Amino acid sequence: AVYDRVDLLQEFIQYDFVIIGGGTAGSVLANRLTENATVSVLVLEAGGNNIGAIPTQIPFFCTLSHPQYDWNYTTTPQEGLTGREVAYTRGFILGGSSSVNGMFYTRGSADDYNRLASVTGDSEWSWKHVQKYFSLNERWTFPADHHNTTGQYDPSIHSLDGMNTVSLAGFPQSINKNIIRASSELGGTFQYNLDMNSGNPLGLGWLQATIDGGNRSSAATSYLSPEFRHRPNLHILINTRVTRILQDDSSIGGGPPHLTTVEFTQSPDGARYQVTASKEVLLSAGAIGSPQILLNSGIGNSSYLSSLSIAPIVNLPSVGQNFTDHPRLVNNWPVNGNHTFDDINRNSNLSTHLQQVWSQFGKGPLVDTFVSHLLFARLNDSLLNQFGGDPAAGLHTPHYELGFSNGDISIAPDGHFIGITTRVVSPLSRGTVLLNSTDPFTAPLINPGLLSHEFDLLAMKEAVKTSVKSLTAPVWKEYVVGNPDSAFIDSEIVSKLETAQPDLQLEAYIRKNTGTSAHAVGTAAMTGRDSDFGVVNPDFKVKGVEGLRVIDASIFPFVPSAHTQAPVYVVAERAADEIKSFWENFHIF
Ligand SMILES: Cc1cc2nc3c(=O)[nH]c(=O)nc-3n(C[C@H](O)[C@H](O)[C@H](O)COP(=O)(O)OP(=O)(O)OC[C@H]3O[C@@H](n4cnc5c(N)ncnc54)[C@H](O)[C@@H]3O)c2cc1C
Repeated sequence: AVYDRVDLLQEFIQYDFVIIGGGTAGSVLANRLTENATVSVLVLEAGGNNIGAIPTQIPFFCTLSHPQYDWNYTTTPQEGLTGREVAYTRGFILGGSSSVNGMFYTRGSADDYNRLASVTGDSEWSWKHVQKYFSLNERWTFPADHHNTTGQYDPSIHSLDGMNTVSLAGFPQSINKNIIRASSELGGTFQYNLDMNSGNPLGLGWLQATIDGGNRSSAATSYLSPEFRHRPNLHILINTRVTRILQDDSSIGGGPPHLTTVEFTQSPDGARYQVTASKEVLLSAGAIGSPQILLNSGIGNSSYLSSLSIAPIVNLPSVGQNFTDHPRLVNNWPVNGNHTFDDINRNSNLSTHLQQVWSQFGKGPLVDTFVSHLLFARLNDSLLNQFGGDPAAGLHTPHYELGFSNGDISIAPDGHFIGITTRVVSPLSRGTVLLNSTDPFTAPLINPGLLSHEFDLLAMKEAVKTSVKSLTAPVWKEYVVGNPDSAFIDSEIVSKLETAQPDLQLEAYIRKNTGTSAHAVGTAAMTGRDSDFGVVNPDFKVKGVEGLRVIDASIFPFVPSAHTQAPVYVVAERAADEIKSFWENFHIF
């Protein structure tokens, strides 16, 4: 059951597992571990209940901000972005970021998983081996409008009986035909890819999304749906912030530290409570929350922790390092025509009407996210050679992505647009998550280091140039207004440059307008057992510690070349398997 007050938990209950964070990974773990009725689980979640959070259910409203379901973080000033601080959304609600994300369902390339297998020395991470976890997670279904989807995806690579619903778009956008036509007119980089989730994402194809008949399918709506959250062996305490994980007294002074006691509270000045897991603590607070909790608990770089007067328990300098994200830029071109979605978010009457259509009939433009097609592409070899090699996981792995939208998601006051969101998906920039204060209610210092590496700027430039090229296809001639190149002629930027240099203008435009994809990973990286870098071993156990695993987006040593929810689901499904087989040896499970 879901409780919102600690006093409602029965005091005598002992939990086998305590899960910190009821987000994407935490919800999977809560579900899988309580499949066995004799195993008890407590989930501690900082945010509130997803049930009744209507704006999160309506797919198109992922284009709006929802401060009540957000941690409302801001980055540190980003040097690569002209010193700007940018908003950094994280889900503050059951289901975590899967309850507020854009719902894109992209698995990444086969190379991404094969590289993870090679970095961790664990072949179970290979593309071939993780297929079973994609299947456990995915429940493919028909789109909201039940249109004929033949030729829009490859049924042979999808699962019909997993937990989390995935579908194609359920509302036809007016630009769809043109995008597919442009793909055949241009060929090459724009070549049609029937299904980008086959392990080879390169090319242009239809977006798949975690949407179920026009409703968001999140970790909370699937893995914590009412039938699961009412299991008697699963307790979920919401509105509850974990402050630290404590070392058990019995392990002080001998052997590896044992950390199975969790300290938590329901308000900044309120009482601090403790709960001890009789088996393990599973830390799933996400790529920002997990390193913050580890550092506050004394797990991190010992000298850094001592400088903050936190008693170090284990010296793990990689905690909070290696922060990796996909930089994202929203580009728009004015179009001849008004069949775009631009009016929805700026016209409240239209928005109200469409919400009624959505709730009564499950139809209309609100049933989808904002992108209809994606393109994944690589830089050419001569550009890669400038950087002494290829940062992508392999030859079928993209460096950048384009997402096509039938409107401007940044909500321009007027006009109609085609939008192309560009992202660098094999970045070389790295950042950090460090403490701003030892007060767990103070946001950490979030520095994704966006565009801090020259490679990422180069890849973003290529991505923007490819967007321009995509609009030079003959099919767009009457639709896109003016010269596609002109979208980047920003008079403020041009006036600062002494001479008109298109490349410098483009760089300035990129640095001025780029932000985050919110695909944070890497801050508690998984590496091989003997590696001198990393925070967790391939079995998710924190190095040098007993009783504690980290299971969420933090564990990726490299960011997959994909929107990160599907990879996180795979991580959590695999971790659940790993935990079950470990405890089977002790006749539990
Ligand atoms: C705005 C946005 C758009 C995105 N779009 C996409 C997309 O379209 N497709 C895609 O594949 N991916 C997308 N992502 C990324 C994807 O959603 C995340 O990578 C993934 O959900 C992360 O899962 P997680 O389990 O690591 O963390 P989360 O799902 O964020 O879960 C962490 C949970 O821990 C809780 N928590 C944190 N600290 C504490 C604490 N101290 N005490 C108690 N609880 C705590 C949080 O409230 C949260 O519920 C997006 C993310 C965001 C934020």
